[in-house]
Amino acid sequence: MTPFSWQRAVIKVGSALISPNGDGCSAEYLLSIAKFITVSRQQGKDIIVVSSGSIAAGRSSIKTGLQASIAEKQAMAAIGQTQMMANWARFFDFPCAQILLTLDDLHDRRRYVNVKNTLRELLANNALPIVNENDTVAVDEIKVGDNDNLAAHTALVAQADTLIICTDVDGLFDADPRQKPNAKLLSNVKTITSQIRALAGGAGTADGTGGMITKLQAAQKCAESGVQTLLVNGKQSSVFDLLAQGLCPGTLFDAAPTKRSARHQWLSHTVKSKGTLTLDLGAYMAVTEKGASLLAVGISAISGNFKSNDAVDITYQGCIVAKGISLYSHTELQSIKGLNSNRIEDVLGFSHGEEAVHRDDLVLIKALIP
Ligand SMILES: Nc1ncnc2c1ncn2[C@@H]1O[C@H](COP(=O)(O)OP(=O)(O)O)[C@@H](O)[C@H]1O
Ligand SMILES: N[C@@H](CCC(=O)OP(=O)(O)O)C(=O)O
Repeated sequence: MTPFSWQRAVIKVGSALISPNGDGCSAEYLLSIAKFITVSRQQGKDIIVVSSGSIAAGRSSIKTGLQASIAEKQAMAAIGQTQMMANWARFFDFPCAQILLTLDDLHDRRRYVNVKNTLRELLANNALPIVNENDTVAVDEIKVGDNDNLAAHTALVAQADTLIICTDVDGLFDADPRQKPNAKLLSNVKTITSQIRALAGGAGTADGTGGMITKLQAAQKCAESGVQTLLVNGKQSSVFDLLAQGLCPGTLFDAAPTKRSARHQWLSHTVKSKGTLTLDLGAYMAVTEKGASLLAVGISAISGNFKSNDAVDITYQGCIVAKGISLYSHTELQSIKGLNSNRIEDVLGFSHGEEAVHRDDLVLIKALIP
């Protein structure tokens, strides 16, 4: 079993767990998932649910022929969504918040920022966000299409460090275990290569969308952004006891070990800023538009009490636009702000480098928003 640690996770629960019979909502598998959610929150962790199951939950309320039309499925989703939410809510003594998204909401910058802010507010107020695709309005052009990819988008917008996908098999096998009972479980996938992708087959149940393929797509999206993905069997209650102990009994897909994403994550979410550098217009453009390092010449004001190599917020017109590691202390920067880099040694008697904040040590805050 692979150990893992996390602070903010998105947990994706597929239709097979919400509606094991393909019709109506069931509590059978949700009890242990709900217990895991409650325990994790008590440990001070943040958790967001992405729940499928609205179509299956509303199925019996809509009359159809052999094959349900799109409109009929959308009507099922409209009825089933409230049932699915109610099914979750009965496990918790804190509020559950419904968030229905389409791809459009994630592509549009203003809406994306609104989703991000709403999720942050909900978590800050101890609510449990429960996300699903807005199936009643989603047509092909604006659909994410499956909740595995929706969960990956949610993990990124919520700045989670972990995505947990709960499904009806133990993890990724070297072949579809429904077709090949001797297939072997892969407990840790370091990189999602074409060989790994070739292992994935389609959905296991009629309500499942995408099967293993969409789970690997989701894991890859997350890995590239420094988010680890766990694929586990949500039908086994022991799985959630192990997850609560920091052990992954299924498949753990590592986050990509690129320097950039690890540093990006750390700079963005972990390290605390000790001060603030205020930019002039030229520096703002250079840093945000041209991917340049921040030079002392473009710094118009400094606040805080920081040493060389401390993290600082980088602001323009009152907004934090970036975060970075300052090569100079606040007193040194006071002496060299507004000066060309070739004057640094003259003024200070030494130089830590031409840049005040090197590009490699700088993360744009707006770069998190597409
Ligand atoms: N290599 C594989 N390893 C594990 N499961 C696989 C693999 N290829 C295909 N599958 C199928 O993927 C199914 C899970 O996907 P899906 O039915 O979409 O579930 P969910 O509703 O949880 O999203 C499994 O039941 C299994 O039959
Ligand atoms: N949005 C749909 C679920 C789509 C989906 O991806 O389902 P699943 O493969 O079971 O996670 C619903 O609520 O029925």
